[in-house]
Amino acid sequence: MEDVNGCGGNGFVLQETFYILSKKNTVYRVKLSEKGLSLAKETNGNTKSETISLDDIIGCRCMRSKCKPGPSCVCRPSGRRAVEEPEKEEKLNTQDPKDISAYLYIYAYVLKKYKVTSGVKRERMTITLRFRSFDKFEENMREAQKWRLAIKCLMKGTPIPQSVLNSDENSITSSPGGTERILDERKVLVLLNPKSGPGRARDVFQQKVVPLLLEAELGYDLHISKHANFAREYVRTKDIYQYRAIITLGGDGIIFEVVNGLFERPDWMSAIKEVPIGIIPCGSGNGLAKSVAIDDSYDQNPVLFSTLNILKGNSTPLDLVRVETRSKIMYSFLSIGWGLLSDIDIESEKLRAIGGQRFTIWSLARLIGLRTYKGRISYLPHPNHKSPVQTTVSGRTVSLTRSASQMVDLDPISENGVGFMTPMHTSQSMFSDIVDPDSPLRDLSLETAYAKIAEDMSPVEQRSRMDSFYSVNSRRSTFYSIGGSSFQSVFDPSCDNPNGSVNVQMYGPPSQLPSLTQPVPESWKTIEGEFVMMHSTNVSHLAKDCLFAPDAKLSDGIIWLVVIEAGISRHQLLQFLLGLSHGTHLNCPHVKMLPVLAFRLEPETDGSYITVDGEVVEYGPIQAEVMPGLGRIISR
Ligand SMILES: Nc1ncnc2c1ncn2[C@@H]1O[C@H](COP(=O)(O)OP(=O)(O)OP(=O)(O)O)[C@@H](O)[C@H]1O
Repeated sequence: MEDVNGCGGNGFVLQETFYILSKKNTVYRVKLSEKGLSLAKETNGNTKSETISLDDIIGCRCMRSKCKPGPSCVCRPSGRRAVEEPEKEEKLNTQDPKDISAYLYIYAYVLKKYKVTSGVKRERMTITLRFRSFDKFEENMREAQKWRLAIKCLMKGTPIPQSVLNSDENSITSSPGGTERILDERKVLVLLNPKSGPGRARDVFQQKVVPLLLEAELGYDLHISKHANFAREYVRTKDIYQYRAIITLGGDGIIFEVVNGLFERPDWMSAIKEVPIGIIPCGSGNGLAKSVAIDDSYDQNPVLFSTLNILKGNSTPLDLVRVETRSKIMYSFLSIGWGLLSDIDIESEKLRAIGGQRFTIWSLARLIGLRTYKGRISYLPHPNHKSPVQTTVSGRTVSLTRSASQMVDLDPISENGVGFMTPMHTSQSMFSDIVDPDSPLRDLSLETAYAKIAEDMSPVEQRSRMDSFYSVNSRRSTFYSIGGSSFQSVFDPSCDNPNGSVNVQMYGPPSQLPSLTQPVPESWKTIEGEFVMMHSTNVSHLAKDCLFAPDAKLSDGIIWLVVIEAGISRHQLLQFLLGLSHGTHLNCPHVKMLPVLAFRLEPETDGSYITVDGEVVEYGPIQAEVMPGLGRIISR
């Protein structure tokens, strides 16, 4: 097998011996391999080993010690002060000339199991390696940089250049910006809605997200949304290719803006393919964020969970739904609704001040004053899926004109290779705690011994070789800025269109359906009559506590359409509403779940709302068709 990562025959890339000054009889043999960082602790002939998985490591940084009053800081075993300020020292240009050590900080978020609760959570861990084997700072720094770059290459799965592993003076670790040339150092674009949810997105970003971005050395440009459609305009008009991803901090509304802004670009196809969307949930619903991370651990700490996903940077295809109304085309990632649920969502807006309880109160109000609406719902069933609950539809069925599978084959996006690029990743990890100032950190600090020239050392190793050390890290170091990051909340005239993209052209793949003015194909099924509601989704969760389509996957090519016709009792409807949080609503009588490829709604009576991803759209006929795997979303 080809040795792509420079592991050689012995299975590891780098190895070094480290010491803890306070424990004279303890030696650490540290090895870096494709699996991670292995630490073998040898004390009085006993060896204990542990490995920190590469999957758990989010980044590493090199720093130099700061000048301090009093005696030299070289022998500071706890290392807390010695390591918490080195970068600050670099900035102030007050490096300690007596300390020629280079420090490498490795940041990991490791899964911990708890016996009592039998739960698991992520704990932050910092390993500090102090390199002081050489008698010049530059040489020690080159050694630290070699480890840093090797770790980063392994994390990204890219080959480690041989020049990195050769610790000679001309190696890439010695040249300014050399390491950055190897790694993809593109920043992320952060679009933050300060008005989403309880209005804490700014604090969440500064306090919970920025520290992790710094640890991972992931630069960012932050833009704070000034008004509705700011993010949409920004994405439509700016150079987004300089970013590795667009990160939204807000709810589903700002994601809707970003998705539709991308489709307003003439180069929409490459924009969508090359710049995935990442979500850090700060809204009130956060349906897509929950759907991306469907495991219980997400609920313990959604921001940490989502941020770690973004740092890993894996993206996966996401189904989008092309929606057509009489006057507009838009792309939906979440839901299309009419009747009860849309009415509750929109009408309860006036109670927003009371928080999430507005839904409960308005649901009760709507149960008492139950309304039904006349209309027609036509749909093209998915060829490979039957309704998980009740599929009997009291509509007319006529002969096929084009099969569902033909429709998928004809999808121009699939032909162009935009969709289905990677398998879906789902996280099995459990997280619980973010960088909490009061939480105990399980850190490890080691350092090398003084010069000790062994006979069997190579000429390079024999150069004034001392050893290196691990030391405790301080959280404070994570709050220093990354070079190149910028924060922009200033007024941007090019994004000053509060009305959004009123006259902007919408691009995107052509529809495979007849236009709204033409009849639906005869292959479709139709239900006609009085309805309590119709609501569709293409992901599992409409909101963090609403498991609407339990079987939905991010790119299953299915629109999950739920229809409730008139005739359902108030008691059954109450069961339906109560069951939404756990997905048991589908067991209620009169509730039909239809897996479809496309549908059309033609309302005949007024009084309700039609919503797309929670936003009200014009009332009237609307049709939707799934675009399998058209979007890309960051997931684990
Ligand atoms: N500066 C702003 N002032 C007011 N509204 C804004 C601003 N920036 C964006 N918006 C609008 O706020 C709306 C709601 O935002 P968002 O979805 O992020 O939060 P939310 O409604 O609380 O969350 P969710 O959609 O998950 O329920 C969006 O439609 C967006 O267009």
